[in-house]
Amino acid sequence: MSQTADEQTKALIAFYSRSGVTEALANAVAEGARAAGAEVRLRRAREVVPPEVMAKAKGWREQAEAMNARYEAPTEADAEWADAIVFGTPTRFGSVASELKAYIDGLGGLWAQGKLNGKAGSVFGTTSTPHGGNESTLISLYNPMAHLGLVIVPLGYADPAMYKAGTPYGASAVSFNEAKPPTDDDLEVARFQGRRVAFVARALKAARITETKQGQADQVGQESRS
Ligand SMILES: Cc1cc2nc3c(=O)[nH]c(=O)nc-3n(C[C@H](O)[C@H](O)[C@H](O)COP(=O)(O)O)c2cc1C
Repeated sequence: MSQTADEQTKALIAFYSRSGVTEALANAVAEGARAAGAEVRLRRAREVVPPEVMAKAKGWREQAEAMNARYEAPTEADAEWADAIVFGTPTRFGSVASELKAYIDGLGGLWAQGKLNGKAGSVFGTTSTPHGGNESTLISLYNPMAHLGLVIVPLGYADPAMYKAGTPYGASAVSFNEAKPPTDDDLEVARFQGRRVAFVARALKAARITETKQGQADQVGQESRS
């Protein structure tokens, strides 16, 4: 479907990744969103711990620097710009990584102004082990998404890819403690997530544009009658 520049769906994919597994899913979500006609901003949340803490984990600093060269940090302006906001996180003890949570917590100003109300929201994540908390991590992010006023877009079993991988709550991958990349089936689910969230965001945006135009039409009607 052709869209004017003004009407083109805009998707922000804000993720954290330390060893590249969540990054790979983020790129597949982006691919799906672009295939559905969306303009995409891929952003990596930055570290929140001091360099001496990063130095304790082998390769952390080097990998962070490499990824930071590829992706800008997500900003408040990115969230305001987007019609769809998709969060991606590796599991941290069954919940969201503090680096991504710090970005989300920084959206309080937009929340206070109601600026994120009605945008589409979705989430994907990775764990080290198959039952290490993928689903609990994804669902834990539904809480802040609800507070922000996002219209949460789950995956259900709305695509054949869902019968092979992923979760109904969002795309997932298991890295088996060695940064094993997502499987082709994991990536297919992530691409589906990108397409689906772009589709929902476009529908929500079209409804808002129609509503606004209708409001303007009503106003003009009232003015001409008065
Ligand atoms: C502090 C910390 C806590 C973690 N907690 C869990 C966990 O609860 N369950 C799990 O399966 N993996 C856990 N992991 C592993 C990562 O979530 C997993 O390796 C992830 O796939 C890495 O993604 P990335 O390559 O995008 O950084 C933890 C890792 C760290 C550093």
